[in-house]
Amino acid sequence: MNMKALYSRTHYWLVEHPTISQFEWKHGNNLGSSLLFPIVSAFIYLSLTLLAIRFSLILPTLSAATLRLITALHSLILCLLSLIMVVGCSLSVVHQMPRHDLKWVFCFPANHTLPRGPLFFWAKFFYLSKILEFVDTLLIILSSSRSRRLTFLHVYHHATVPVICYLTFSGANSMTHVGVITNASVHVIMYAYYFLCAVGKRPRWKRIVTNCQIFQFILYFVCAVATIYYHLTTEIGCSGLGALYFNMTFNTSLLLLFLDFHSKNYANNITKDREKKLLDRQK
Ligand SMILES: CC(C)(COP(=O)(O)OP(=O)(O)OC[C@H]1O[C@@H](n2cnc3c(N)ncnc32)[C@H](O)[C@@H]1OP(=O)(O)O)[C@@H](O)C(=O)NCCC(=O)NCCSC(=O)CC(=O)O
Repeated sequence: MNMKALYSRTHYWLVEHPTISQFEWKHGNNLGSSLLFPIVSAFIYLSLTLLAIRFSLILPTLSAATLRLITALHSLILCLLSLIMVVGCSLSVVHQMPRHDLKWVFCFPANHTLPRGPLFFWAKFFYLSKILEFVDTLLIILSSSRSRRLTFLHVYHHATVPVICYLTFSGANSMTHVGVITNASVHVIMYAYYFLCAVGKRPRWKRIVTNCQIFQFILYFVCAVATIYYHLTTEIGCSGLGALYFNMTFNTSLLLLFLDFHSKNYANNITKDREKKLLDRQK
């Protein structure tokens, strides 16, 4: 198959297919389309996490090999799904962007934008994939490194992201695609890292993964400034500004937690020694 045929086939399956191109975020009509869904999901997630920590002894015990296999499979699936989301959402942006209107990339016209079409299909897909990411927490709880890895950062991130996604995407926020493409790109790298760890090939580029995560928050702020600028300087303004301010606050909290993670994990020699020992053990 030549490149052109590959492109048009990919474009059909990720943009033009009727399920994708005719997608519409109807409130309360399809899975996850009401605020109750992410709120109940977060509540169930937090309750089960607390119960699993409290009663970890009665959880099924899996052999280390089985746990590694499940962890590797789960990470591989999320890595591939993230890649599909990056490609699908990027192609959708190009497809939906009005001609000669680069401003649209940062500013969907307020009151004229409905959450529908391929871009919002991928936003919805991304949002639902956050529920699948809850499995990460279960895998951490079942692992031997639970005490180190079950952190406030992890649980806070996993519990709140579906709510943030719902609030941002359902209101046709102008930064929807920026959030989906940057976060899904980072997750391709992050789940590839996790996959390699699970199959016993711990990469040496852990710090790069954290740096990419930090970079995504900074990039989001830069793009948000462009959206706010267009909102203030155009007559119609941009769609979903309320959710944008909310998201910026949430991203600030994550940025601070990740900077803290970075300083604790990479700035001292104790951690470097631990990493080296783990790498040496796998050789
Ligand atoms: C490099 C990081 C991605 C992860 O750092 P950590 O120190 O937590 O990770 P680590 O080096 O110990 O990871 C290796 C261990 O994870 C296991 N592992 C593999 N796949 C996994 C999965 N899908 N879920 C949970 N654990 C998994 C491996 O088997 C291995 O276990 P063992 O060591 O036992 O062999 C970091 O940048 C980071 O994100 N830290 C915050 C912690 C976190 O929970 N991040 C993800 C959610 S936040 C997020 O996702 C932000 C974003 O959106 O970008």
